[in-house]
This record gives sequence, structure tokens and C-alpha cells, in this order.
Amino acid sequence: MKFGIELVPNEPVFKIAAYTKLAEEQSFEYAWITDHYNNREVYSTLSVLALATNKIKIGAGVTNPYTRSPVMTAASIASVNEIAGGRAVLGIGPGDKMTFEALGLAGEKPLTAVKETAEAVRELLTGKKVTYEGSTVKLKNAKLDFADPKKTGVDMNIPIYIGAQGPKMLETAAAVGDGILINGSHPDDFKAAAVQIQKGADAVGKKAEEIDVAAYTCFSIDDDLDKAYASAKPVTAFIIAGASDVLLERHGISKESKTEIAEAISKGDFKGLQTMITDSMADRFAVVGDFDECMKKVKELEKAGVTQIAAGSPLGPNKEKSIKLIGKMIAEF
Ligand SMILES: C[C@H](OP(=O)(O)OC[C@@H](O)[C@@H](O)[C@@H](O)Cn1c2nc(=O)[nH]c(=O)c-2cc2ccc(O)cc21)C(=O)N[C@@H](CCC(=O)N[C@@H](CCC(=O)O)C(=O)O)C(=O)O
Repeated sequence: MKFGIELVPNEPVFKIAAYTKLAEEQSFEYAWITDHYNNREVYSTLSVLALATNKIKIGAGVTNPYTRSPVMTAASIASVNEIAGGRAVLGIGPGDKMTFEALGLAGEKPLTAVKETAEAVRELLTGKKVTYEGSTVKLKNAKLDFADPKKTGVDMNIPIYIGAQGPKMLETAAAVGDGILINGSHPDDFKAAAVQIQKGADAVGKKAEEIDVAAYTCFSIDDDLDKAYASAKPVTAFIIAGASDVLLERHGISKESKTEIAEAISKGDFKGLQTMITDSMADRFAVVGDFDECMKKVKELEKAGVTQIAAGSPLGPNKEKSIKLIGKMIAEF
């Protein structure tokens, strides 16, 4: 099992770099930085992480085809890769529709846009001239002059992961991605995803087992169980409020509860959410508990086919303490 950490750049970049350095010292293999327009810019953040670390792989987890053109995504991740000495990874997803409204972006044809962006970026990273005639991506002799490994001495064959949850996006992800980042923390989510992953891999003659299936989890670990659950519940509330009907049904959450939770969020009633979100609800949408509890849940995710645990927000009531507890888990895994 590989372990990664998801960090949201809603704190100063040097703080994000300190968490990443600590994660590297705890033998985490990946650091994924989320990409939302309203947070610190992902590639600026990754450049600082590249300088602050020397082993951990670092990448966007995940960017999208709309707020940046594929060429700028390729140029940005290739630049980070050169600074990091070949440690960059790139996650591409359809983007968070809610944030697009503020930007006047429609986020059309998400499957096609993600597929074409991944294909175009992969071609651009060869450093060769690229002509790509897609329906959402059009390039004519575009070339990243510096991406030629003979010039930089850095392997630009950057692994491309796809952020995916819906069935068709999961199929697309399996077909075009080296890995998949799936927002989910419960084995049932990955048993369901396995069907689409197999279908998508079969469609292009890939072996499904070659795909790194990363659980992009809501993770909350602490010695104090109550504190771990209290820290997980607000994030669980946001997940439920944005969950599809399929996800709600899979985890036994009624549409009425979803509406109540969404209303409490919009009113900022985070105290009320602590009772509205029960521990068993949190268990469905988060890896939460003390060390033994979380170890047990991670092993259940491994049995469900997960090959990378990306420990995501909130990590726990005390981030540094949680990173060290997960480090202990990595050492004992
Ligand atoms: C588009 C959407 O795909 P989805 O995978 O469910 O998207 C939900 C999220 O994954 C998406 O919002 C991500 O960008 C969210 N996301 C992040 N979003 C962000 O904006 N920033 C992040 O940092 C971020 C991180 C992240 C990490 C992991 C992860 O799994 C998701 C993450 C969907 O609705 N898919 C459906 C329908 C797809 C569809 O629209 N099909 C149409 C269009 C076809 C076409 O595209 O041509 C059709 O079939 O006609 C499906 O997969 O079945």
C-alpha cells in the first residue's frame, strides 16, 4: 500500500511545505495539492514544495481542463518536474462544478475534456511538436521546447492520475490514467468503482491491476476518539451535502438528511452538525478513529482494491500529530 497526503492550500504555502516535509520524513510517498481558484495557486505551491523536499512525489490533486488550457497545465507541471528533479505527478479531474459558477465556466463535456486534456498533456510532455484535433482540445504544432529530457536531464514521463467518482468518469479514468484518485473512504465505494475501472481498462486493452487506485479520503486520526470524530464531522457534512443520490443510497443517507445537513451548513450551524452527523455516518465517509481503528479501516480499503491511501482533510484535530500517527501506520503496515 502506498501512502499520500492531500493538502488544501488554504493556509500559507510555507505551512503547506512544512506539513509536506514532515510527511516525507514519515515515509509518505505522495503529496497531492488541491486546485480551486479561491485557494493559493497550485503550481506556485508545488514549486515551493519541490524546493522544500527531496524524495516525496508532488502533484496537483486535481486540476481541471477549464481554468487552465492543457498546454499551460503541461508547461506548469513540466516546470515543477524540472525543479523537483523528476518527482512530479499530475491529477486531472472534471473540476468542482460549484466553483465554476463563480467563474462563468460551463464545464461542458467533462468526460471528453478530461480524456483529451490527459492525452494532449502526455504528448506535450514528450517535448515533440504536437498537433491534436479533439472536440475540446485543439493544438497545431505546439511544442514545449524545454520538455526534451536531453535538454533538462529530467524524465518528463509524468504519471497522470484522474480524479473521478461517477461511473463514466471512472471508466474514462481507467482508460487514460496511470492512476485514479477517488473521493471515498469506505470499502463499498471501491467495490462499486472496481466494476467501471475494469470496464474502462478492458476497453483499451489495459490490465486493471496496473492502475494505481487511490482512496482520496477524509482522514481523521487522533488518540482521543471523540476529538477524531468531532474533527471529521464538518468535512463529512460537506461530502453528504454534495453527494449524488447513488452515493447517498449506498451509504443509507436519506435525501431529507442531506437537505437538513446542507441547510445547517448554509446557516453556519457547525455546532448543530456535531449531533446531526452521527459517528456511524462519519464512518461511511471518513477514515476516522484512533490508531488501531484507522489501521483496521485502511486494511479494509486494501481488501477492497485500494492501492494508495491519500490521507485528506482534516487529517485530525492536530495535523502534525496526525501526520506522525499515519507515519507510525506506514512503518507498521
Ligand atoms: C463530471 C462528473 O464526474 P465526477 O467524477 O462524478 O466528478 C465529480 C468530482 O470527481 C469532480 O468534481 C472533481 O473535479 C472533484 N475533485 C476536485 N475538484 C476540484 O475542483 N479541485 C480539486 O482539487 C479536486 C480534487 C479531487 C480529488 C479527487 C477526486 O476524486 C475529485 C476531486 C459526472 O457527473 N460524471 C458522470 C456523468 C458524466 C457526463 O456528464 N457525461 C455526459 C457528457 C459526456 C462528455 O463529456 O462528452 C454524457 O455522458 O453525455 C459520470 O461519470 O457518469
